[in-house]
Formats: sequence, structure tokens, C-alpha cells
Amino acid sequence: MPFVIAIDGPAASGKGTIARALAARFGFHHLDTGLLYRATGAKGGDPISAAATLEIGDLARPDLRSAEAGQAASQIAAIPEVRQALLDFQRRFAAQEPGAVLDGRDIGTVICPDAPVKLYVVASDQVRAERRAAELGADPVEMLAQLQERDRRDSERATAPLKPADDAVLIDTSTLDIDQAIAVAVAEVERVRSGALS
Ligand SMILES: Nc1ncnc2c1ncn2[C@@H]1O[C@H](COP(=O)(O)OP(=O)(O)OP(=O)(O)O)[C@@H](O)[C@H]1O
Ligand SMILES: Nc1ccn([C@@H]2O[C@H](COP(=O)(O)O)[C@@H](O)[C@H]2O)c(=O)n1
Repeated sequence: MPFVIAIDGPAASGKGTIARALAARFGFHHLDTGLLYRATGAKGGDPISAAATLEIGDLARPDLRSAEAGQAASQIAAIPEVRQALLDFQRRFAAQEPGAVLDGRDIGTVICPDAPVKLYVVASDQVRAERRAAELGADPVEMLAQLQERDRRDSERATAPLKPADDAVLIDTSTLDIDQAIAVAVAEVERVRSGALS
């Protein structure tokens, strides 16, 4: 039975950083599910057809990390048929041995509700904006407004809104550096795995 780690949280909270580190540490597969929505939005045209015909190569587009691609992704992510078209791929990914780490907005609530480890990663709006602005070479004030708009859209949509699963463990990275945030996540995975093995 593959071991699934579900990581959710708002934009630029540090989900992907933790997810990549956990996958490397435990030898698991990793899927940044935000890329599916970014690639669907970037394809243009009818978003439902774009999601249904998404190919692995579409995820390698160099422009997907931009703020514009993030905004477009959050708009098409509110369409239930788009989410439905991307569901099977994510569940198949999560079923790979020996385990998988998926990060996004609805992994613990919708995609993998039975995951033994669910993390909900947050950081203050200010910290997230500063980190993302530094990453993209953008203006922190503009970035703050963009992140808040995206979080609001993601939290308020009717289908699979951004929210913690009832059994998720909260990690606030506001005052943690990357190594500290990863250490907290590793400790939680090891806690659950040691219980599962005993
Ligand atoms: N604990 C931390 N301390 C300092 N910087 C961090 C920390 N965690 C992540 N970062 C940096 O913050 C930025 C956003 O992190 P990351 O990409 O992991 O967030 P995310 O939640 O996956 O974002 P998105 O929702 O857009 O996919 C990156 O530049 C990353 O290097
Ligand atoms: N499971 C997910 C993942 C992402 N989204 C939407 O995509 C946008 C971009 O995601 P990033 O993680 O790359 O920032 C995000 O704002 C969501 O609208 C989603 O709905 N579900």
C-alpha cells in the first residue's frame, strides 16, 4: 500500500519546498498539483478541453511559474469540470509505490482524503509576499495584492475550496527557515510511520 503525504495551503506558504524535501528524504514521488492548473490555464482556449487533453509535456513550459500563470490558474481552477478532468491523474499519481507527496489546495480534502499524513502549511501574508517577490524579482506590495486575491478566490470557490482537512497538522513557516520547516514536516511523517510500522 503506497504511503501518501498530502500537503495543502495558500500560495507561497512553502508547500512545494517541504514537499520536494519529503519526497527526496523518503524516496517518494512528488507532484506539484498547482502545475496542472497552471498548465491548463496557459494552454488557452476552452479550459475544460485543455484540462482533458493535458499532457506531461505541457507541465514543462518555462512560463508556468509566473504570477500571471498563477492568476490564470486560479480562475480556471474554480470550474468544477476542470477539476474533475484532472482528478484521475492525481489519484493515479498518488497510487505509486512506495509512496507519493502531492501538494496543492485540495489534496487532503478531496484528492487523497485517506492520506495518513496531511500537512496544512501557512505563513503570514506579508512573509509569503516577500518570499515570492524575492523569488520572482517582483514588487512585494503588488505580490501581496496578487496572493491575497488568489487566496480569496481559492478559498471562496464552491468546489474543492482551499481549507485544511479536519485531521491536517498545521505548520506555520512564518518564523521558520527552510531547514526548520522541513524538520517539522519530517518529524510528523516519522511519527506517523513509526506508529504504522509498530
Ligand atoms: N521556511 C521558509 N523560509 C524562507 N523561505 C522559504 C521558506 N519556505 C519556502 N520559502 C521560499 O518561499 C518561496 C515560496 O515557497 P514555495 O514555492 O515552496 O511555496 P508554495 O506554497 O509551494 O507556493 P505555490 O502555492 O505558489 O506553489 C520560495 O522562493 C521558497 O524558496
Ligand atoms: N490542488 C490544487 C492546486 C492548485 N490549484 C489552483 O492552481 C493555482 C496555482 O497553484 P500553485 O500551487 O502553483 O500556486 C492556485 O491558486 C489554485 O487556484 C488548485 O485549485 N488546486
